[in-house]
Amino acid sequence: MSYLADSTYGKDNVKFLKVKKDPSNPKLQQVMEATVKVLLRGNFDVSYTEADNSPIVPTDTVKNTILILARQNDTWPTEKFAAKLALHFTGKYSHVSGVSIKIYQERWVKYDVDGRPSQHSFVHQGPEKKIVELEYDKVNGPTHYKLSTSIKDLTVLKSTNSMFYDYNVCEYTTLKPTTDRVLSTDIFAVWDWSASKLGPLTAIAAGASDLVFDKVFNDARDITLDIFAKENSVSVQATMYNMGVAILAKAPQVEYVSYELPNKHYILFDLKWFQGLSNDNELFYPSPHPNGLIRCKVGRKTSKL
Ligand SMILES: O=c1[nH]c(=O)c2[nH]c(=O)[nH]c2[nH]1
Repeated sequence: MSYLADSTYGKDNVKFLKVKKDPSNPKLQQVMEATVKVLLRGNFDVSYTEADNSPIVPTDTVKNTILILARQNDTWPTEKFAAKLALHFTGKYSHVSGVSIKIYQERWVKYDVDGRPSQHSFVHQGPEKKIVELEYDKVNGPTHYKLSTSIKDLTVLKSTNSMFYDYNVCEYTTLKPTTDRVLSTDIFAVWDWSASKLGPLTAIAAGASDLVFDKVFNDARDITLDIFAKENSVSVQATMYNMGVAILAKAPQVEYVSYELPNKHYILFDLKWFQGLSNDNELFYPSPHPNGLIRCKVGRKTSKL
């Protein structure tokens, strides 16, 4: 005998470009290019086990709803838009018990024209994305949800001020210690919001935390880039931990900060075979694989009084 152990369904890769016009100057605009995934949970078992389609809200309807809500509502910041979507799907359909939402936002940045930021022209910043993820089950009420925001694929490199030495050495070790190396990674930083500090999803959907979401995003991005540049890094591990600590210190609404960083190795060419030519950290081979992969999650110590 078999049974349905778990299920979820919905629409993925729903894409839109939203243009926001300044009411006092319609040519002064902002753009948001987003890719949305909405998956539904709930009383859908018979659609799998009895071939009964009656409870299925078609994935096409899910797609239509995402686009209509994007047209009717302010989609900035994406955390608020995710909350609106979650409350809509769980409110509209009594048999939808929960949703998983993921929104990717492209990074379009205005550029300067004649020394001033253009009103409506943007440069795409490459693969870097802002990602928002929301898990909500309505049985627990709008004060219980899991919301996280991330920066993904922000590629950085420093050509000095990075070291790696005093590591464990055994018969398998060939790596040479260094006090000066190239360090490069694709930053993936995630911050998990504290639901108790932010308040209910209904307040988020109404815009109560808009400024917090934008400020923490900018702070987390700045802190990550700042520490990457300024620290004489002892290791990826120590540097990423310092980034997490700094973000937690600046953002009381955040409960955890996680990083996942590939160590994208650049290996110094040995050119001594050519007339004893030296290579003082000037010519490297970008070695795409294998790469190191280092992850950590930084939380707050709670004092047990
Ligand atoms: O910062 C680093 N952490 C490591 O764990 C590691 N391992 C390695 O070979 N190089 C590095 N660099």
